[in-house]
Amino acid sequence: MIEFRSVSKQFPDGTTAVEDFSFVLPSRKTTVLVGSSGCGKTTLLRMINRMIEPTSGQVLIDDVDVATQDRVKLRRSIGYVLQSSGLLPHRKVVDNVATVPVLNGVPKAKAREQALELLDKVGLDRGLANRYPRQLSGGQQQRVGVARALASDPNILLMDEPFGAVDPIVRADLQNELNRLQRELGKTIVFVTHDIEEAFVLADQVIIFRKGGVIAQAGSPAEILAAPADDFVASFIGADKGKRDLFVQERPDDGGRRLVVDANGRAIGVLGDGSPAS
Ligand SMILES: Nc1ncnc2c1ncn2[C@@H]1O[C@H](COP(=O)(O)OP(=O)(O)OP(=O)(O)O)[C@@H](O)[C@H]1O
Repeated sequence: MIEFRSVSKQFPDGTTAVEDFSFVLPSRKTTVLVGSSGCGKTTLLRMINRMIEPTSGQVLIDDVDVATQDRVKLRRSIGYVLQSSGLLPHRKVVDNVATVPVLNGVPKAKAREQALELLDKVGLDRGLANRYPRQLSGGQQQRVGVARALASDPNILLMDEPFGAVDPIVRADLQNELNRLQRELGKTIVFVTHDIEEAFVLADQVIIFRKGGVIAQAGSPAEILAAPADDFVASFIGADKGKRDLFVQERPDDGGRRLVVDANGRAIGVLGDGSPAS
């Protein structure tokens, strides 16, 4: 569980990015922070692994204030995936994935073997292991970024617009893959995006922000779709423009699968993982 307690952040130039933000993000669930540019999403995300320190308030992981943790250890114990994959250009894919385990003292040969298993896990051919990042497509690089973030088997995965720079088809693939991985691994994922469609596909819980880290609405995709809190949220999710005629409903009884229904409440399918229906 990650808890923000009255967290504020003011940068030295006077910009207030977040003001008095309090919220609990449940363990083993995917929480998606969504909102337009500059509303403070990245600032909140980076306060979890202490890349940014709050001006006031606390961030707690399982009731322990991160400010009391060793910064380097904390950072290595939390997976982090960025929009630009952040891979080291002069290291092969396999060594990029093995970086953190090696820093943590895992023998190189063992770390490389684990790295190959992680490539399998994120759907990458092991044949790519000896390539350099520039020899991969954008989507492949993001998969390597996810493998690298998982390499130290973190409980928490922070993802900052990780699929923002790839084309829509690859992006949908990556989203399905992340949902599949999450069903398998059950990490506590905090995912930042400005794309509400992406938020609804990935999230157990969505937090929609106004500027200054102020929550406009928080809830499951089904709750938000069924009852937007106000005009801002309705407009943000497109409900006011008649753009959306499909809705997602949680199904409590079947392991968290999500049902897609039309505007009349008729079920038209289940959100899948991208594999063909049998
Ligand atoms: N180092 C900094 N110094 C000054 N202001 C900053 C700094 N970092 C971020 N900000 C400001 O804080 C506010 C929140 O920024 P943040 O990056 O958290 O927003 P965001 O919601 O993640 O936006 P985006 O979707 O564009 O990444 C913005 O007004 C931004 O300009």
